[in-house]
Parts: sequence; C-alpha cells; structure tokens
Amino acid sequence: MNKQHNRFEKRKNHKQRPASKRPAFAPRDSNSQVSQSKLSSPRIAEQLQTGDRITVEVKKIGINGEGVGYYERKAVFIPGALPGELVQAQVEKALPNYIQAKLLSHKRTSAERVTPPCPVYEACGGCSMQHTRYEEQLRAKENVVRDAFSRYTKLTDLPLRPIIGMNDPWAYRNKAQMQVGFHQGAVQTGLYAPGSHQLVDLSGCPVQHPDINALIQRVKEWLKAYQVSIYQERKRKGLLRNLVVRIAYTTGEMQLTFVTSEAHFPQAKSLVAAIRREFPKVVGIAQNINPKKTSIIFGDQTTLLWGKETLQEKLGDLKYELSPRAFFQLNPAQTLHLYRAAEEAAQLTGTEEVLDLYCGTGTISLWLARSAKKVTGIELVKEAIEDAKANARLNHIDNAVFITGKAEEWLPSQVAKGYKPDVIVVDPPRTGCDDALLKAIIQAKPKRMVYVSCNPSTLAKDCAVLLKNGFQLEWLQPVDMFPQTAHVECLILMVRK
Ligand SMILES: C[S@@+](CC[C@H](N)C(=O)[O-])C[C@H]1O[C@@H](n2cnc3c(N)ncnc32)[C@H](O)[C@@H]1O
Repeated sequence: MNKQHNRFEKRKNHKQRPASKRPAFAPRDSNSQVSQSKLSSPRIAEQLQTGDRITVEVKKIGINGEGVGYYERKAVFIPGALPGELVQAQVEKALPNYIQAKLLSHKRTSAERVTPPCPVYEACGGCSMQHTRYEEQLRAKENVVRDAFSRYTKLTDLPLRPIIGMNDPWAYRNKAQMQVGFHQGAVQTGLYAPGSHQLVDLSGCPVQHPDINALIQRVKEWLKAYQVSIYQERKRKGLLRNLVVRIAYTTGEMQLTFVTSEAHFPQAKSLVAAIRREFPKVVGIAQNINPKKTSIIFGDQTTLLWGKETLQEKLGDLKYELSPRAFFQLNPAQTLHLYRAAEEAAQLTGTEEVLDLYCGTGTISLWLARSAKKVTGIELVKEAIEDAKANARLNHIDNAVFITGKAEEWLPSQVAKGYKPDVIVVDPPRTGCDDALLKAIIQAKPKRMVYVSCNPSTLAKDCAVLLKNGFQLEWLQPVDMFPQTAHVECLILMVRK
C-alpha cells in the first residue's frame, strides 16, 4: 500500500456447487452449531445461508486481523473475534471454501481482549486489532508469517526471528491523509468506512502523532468559519477534497497540503494566516489540484501557498528533505529497525555493488551506500528518483545512482549485458515481484538477496521460487511497522547455495 491503513484483502469467490451435488450430511464439529429459529435441524456447512447464526470456537488470527475458526471443516472468518473465544456469529457470505461471518456475541471471551481506545474503531476500519492486547498482536503477526512460509515454501525449520515490536505502539504515524466531508452543518475529516463512501469523522486518531490530530482539528474549525466549499464525491461539486499532514519526528517540522478539485482557492490566504498564528511548527503549506474522478489522493499539480517546499526528517545520521508527495515510511521509529536489519543482511564490506529495486526515494539505497562500493536504485516514479538524487546530495553521498524504470524491465536488460550485482535488495508493492524480475535475479546470481515486503503471502511465494533456483533462506525478520493493524513488514535474507 502504499503502506496505509488496513483494508481487507479479497478472498477468492468460487462458484457455489449446485444443491444436488452437495453432501446430504457431514458430521458437525463439537463447537460448531447453527442456532436459527426457523431451522428445524442444524445446518451442515454446505447448506449455510446468509443470515444463519452459528457458534464457532476461534482458533487463530488471520491475515486481516480477523478471528479464524472452523464450522465443521470449513474456515469461518470473523472480524473482531480472538483465539480461544467461543462466539455466536451471523453468516454474511457462505462460499464453497470459506464462510465470512459477523461477530454477534461471546459465549467465552479471551484474556487477550482489551477495550479499543479509539471511539470510532469499529466504524473506521483503519485499524483492525485495537481490541487485541499488543503482545497478542505481535504473536499473531509472527504466526501469519509462519503460516505463509509453511504454505508456500514447505520449509519445516523456519529461521524466523522474533518480531520487532514497539515499546509504545501508539502515536507512531507521521502522516495523515484525510477525506474531507460536510454533514449536518459540520465539516468532517476522516476515512471512509471499509468498502463504502461513508465518511467516519475522526476527532483524534490514536495511532497518529498528536500534533497531526491537533492541527487537523483546528483546520476543520477554520474551514467552517471561512466557509470553504467541501467537495462532494457523488455530485462532483465543491472545492476541498483532502487534508494531508506530515510531521518529522526528529525535527518536529510539519507540512500541510490542501487537495482541491480546482486551482481557485479564495480562502487560502486566511487559512494560511490562521495556521501560521497557532502552529509555528508548520513550515510549509501547499495546495495540490486533483480534478479527476479517482480515489487516488494527489493530482499532478502542487503549488506552494506559503513556507518551504519540503520538511526535513532524519533517520540515524541521514537527512531527508520530503516534498508533500514524496514517499516516506509511515513509522520512522520502526523504519530504523527495518533498515538496520537490511544493513545486517547485506553484510557490506565496502567492495560490493548493490542493486536496490523499488527504491522509492532511495532511503534504503542511501542507508547502504555508506558501506558499499556503489548502489544503484531503480524506481518507477520519476519524482521519487528526483527526491532520491536530492537526498544523496544532501547527505554528500556520491556512490549512489538512481534510475527511473520498471524493475522487471530494467534488470533483465542489464543482466543480458552481463550486469552482476553482489547484493540485490527488493522492496516491491504488496503484489510482490514480477516473474520476469525473479527470473533475472536468478540469472544475475547475486551473493545475497535482501527481500523487504509488506505482504507475507507474496513474499513466501517469491521465496519459494528462489529456493527452487539456487538460493537458500538464511533468516526472516518481521517488524511491526503498523501496530493496531493487521499489517506486518518482513525482511528475509537469501544467499546462493
Ligand atoms: C514499498 S515501496 C518501497 C520504498 C522504499 N524501498 C522505502 O523503503 O522507502 C515500493 C516502491 O516501488 C515502486 N514501484 C512500483 N512498481 C514498480 C516497478 N514495476 N518497478 C520499479 N518500482 C516500482 C513504488 O513507486 C514504490 O516507491
């Protein structure tokens, strides 16, 4: 995802078997029962329908943070349920290979259950694990990684390191991207409820930096006071679409971007003056124009309304100047752990050629460049490459080269010319590496391959391909970049056999 708030992954929806081919009866799990008044006898899993109520014992936490139990032998996914709980749930979807159900009540609750501190936790959908004690969240994320690797690689002795969690798993997010709406005379800012265009108003998000919350709250008041017209998605009318706020944890600098549907923004001057009066940490205020019918937040054009174009953040001793649209990891404290793990995995001595694929703004490349002979970063987005080059200059790093391109096209063409990096780092989007890229990595025969991923399933799948083609898995390091959500970041080191 970008590595944003949690959204549920789609499961495969297979066609229903015709009724005549369904088994007449299958034995029931002792803890799985249907209790629906209109039924004269309990339903077997194959006959369950939307609306049926079932009792399920929850066995584990699934990839989206939901409870997973079994009705007879069929998996039942119940958001909000925890392992060890016996729950009554209502069937929302009964499909041939799984059941999706809604938690109705508990017959037994888990000791790992806690009260979510966020008042709109259930409606918002940004987090999916606030009801779970943090230690249990970490255990569940380790298990998700373990399950994915045992499914795809069949490795029996997985070299899984303990997950790196946070001491304080709140207020870690350095960026908020809020939808703006208007409801019953009030300006709202928040996120859409999962799978809908229903805006959930957030008056303070506990995983965001508190200064971000404070700024958004006041801006909301000024939007109303200055009568800024709010964009209405359905009618495609109105001006203000989103507020994007970023904070640098090390310098405290803040940056605010108004995303508008058109350039004309008559209240911009008054808003800038009000923000500057009350929020001296804001160093730059920008307007981004996005006239398109799209769920992508930023449009192509950004203009500075006041202040600096970038804010400065530091990771270790590296400095980064970040423009409003530049990608930067959302949890800087955990990013340090991730990049240190990448450095350990790369085992650089100063003589290596390193290739960093999907390099974004070059953060990993610059981190590794200090102990490598040369680093080449490849990234699809041209602006990110410009930021990477600027950050290399800012940090006086002259052995890093950044190139705009598609990883799956660039590497095969270079390998065909004899290019042989010593270490390859990849950090692809959730979909994982393209087949053509994996093939080129296998042909390039790097000594070490460092794979960073936010999706354990695609990571394990790609790892399985590399295992069959001359690599072995040395270790896996999960890092909890997104506490309170089901997301888990994982880094693996593979070496040539
Ligand atoms: C998960 S981010 C990694 C960013 C970076 N490694 C970091 O830690 O900040 C994935 C990056 O891959 C880029 N990307 C997506 N598809 C790509 C492709 N086919 N080739 C190269 N880069 C791609 C995205 O623009 C994004 O910057």
